[in-house]
Amino acid sequence: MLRLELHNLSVERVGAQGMDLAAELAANARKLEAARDSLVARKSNPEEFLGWMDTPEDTEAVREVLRYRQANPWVREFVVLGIGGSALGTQCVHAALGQGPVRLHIVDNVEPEPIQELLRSLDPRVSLVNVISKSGSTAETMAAFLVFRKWLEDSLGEDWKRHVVVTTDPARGLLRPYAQAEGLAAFEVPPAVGGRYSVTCPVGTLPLAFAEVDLDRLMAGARKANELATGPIGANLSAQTALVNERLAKKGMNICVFMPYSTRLRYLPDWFVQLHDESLGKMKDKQGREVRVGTTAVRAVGTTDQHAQVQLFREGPHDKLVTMVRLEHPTEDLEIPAVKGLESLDYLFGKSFFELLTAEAKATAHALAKAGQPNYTVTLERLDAYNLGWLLQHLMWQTAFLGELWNINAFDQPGVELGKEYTYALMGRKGYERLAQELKSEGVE
Ligand SMILES: O=P(O)(O)OC[C@H]1O[C@H](O)[C@H](O)[C@@H](O)[C@@H]1O
Repeated sequence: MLRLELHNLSVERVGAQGMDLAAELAANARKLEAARDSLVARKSNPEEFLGWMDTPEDTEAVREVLRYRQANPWVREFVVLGIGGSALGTQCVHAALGQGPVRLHIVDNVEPEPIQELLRSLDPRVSLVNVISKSGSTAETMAAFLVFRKWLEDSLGEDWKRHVVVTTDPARGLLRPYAQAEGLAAFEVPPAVGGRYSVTCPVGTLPLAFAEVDLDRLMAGARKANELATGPIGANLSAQTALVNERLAKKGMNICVFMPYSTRLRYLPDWFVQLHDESLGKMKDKQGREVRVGTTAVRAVGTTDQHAQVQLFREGPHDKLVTMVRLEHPTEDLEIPAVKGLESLDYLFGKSFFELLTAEAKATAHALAKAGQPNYTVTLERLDAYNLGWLLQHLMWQTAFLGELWNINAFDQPGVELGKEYTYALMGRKGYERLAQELKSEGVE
């Protein structure tokens, strides 16, 4: 058992059959320091895709986003066209902290019915469409853009241009030159920032500015994570949780359950799944040798999934590490009233929902530990922009540390490319004729 308090973001308890973190930390301190120093040293090389360490420091980029938000008070409907890293961070923070009159819509699939339904529900005169693509070429996002652009032009004429804002790489892809040619407002995804690490650049900050999220606090929290992750290992939460994940993967815990005890954080696991799985599921190490590493992140939300997945987590195979996220204080609480005639529920009378939520999280963590199922809890003082910014950036660091420990590149995704190329071939894209033939000969058309 261990309990490790680190100000308001802490790791608690790695359960029964887990590990002795203090001993492992002592034994692995040099390795973790080397990983940290290597990451920091490589930061200035854009080829390394470590620009996400710097985005929380870029206060001018935040000011630019806020100026744009202020200059467009007419917006009532904000539509994000983006997928993967271009949508999940926004979705997560928006669900946790979004407020105000502007409604946010995210189009991250190409299923026609929901898109038709959204288009029918929107008034183009008060809609702003933010097409977000780092590469500037993702088929799903581009298809949605073609539809929304026409929808805007059909009802607004030349004024459609005022209703589109582009977020893309400063040089790559077709969106940047298109935005320039049409005179569209455009924001930059810094070249050294990959999609799943982009929530603190305009990919996330622009939509979140319209959702009235406190960007300055979000960035301050992310900077706090930077400070800890670049500091001594004894207070380096990200290095420590990475080590827990690495050690337990070695013991066969190949599934990494990510379980916040919060409905407001319900999309955090979705964001984490992409970050973790795309970064760390790799066939080759940095030297090009076949390794096949990675653990599979699984989404869960407490308490809801106590009644769906915890049975398996406790009694199924011991192939999991469960990470819980818990809040120390509610933003607003709700008292449970006493009701005459229901005295058998008196253990609830006068208690609060937050007390019950906390008790359930602690009870589940302990029940898992008792069954030999390793788990640890990251606690946040409360759910606000500062702590969420801190948590997101911490998880990016954790991923980067794990990449170092596994000696793999945590910033590319070569395994996703082939599926994209097959799609191009099946859709008849120019230049993909031979691939289409090959697919046909393999029975795919
Ligand atoms: O932002 P984009 O370039 O459109 O990319 C959107 C997403 O699609 C790709 O397939 C990658 O696997 C993801 O890492 C990326 O976040």
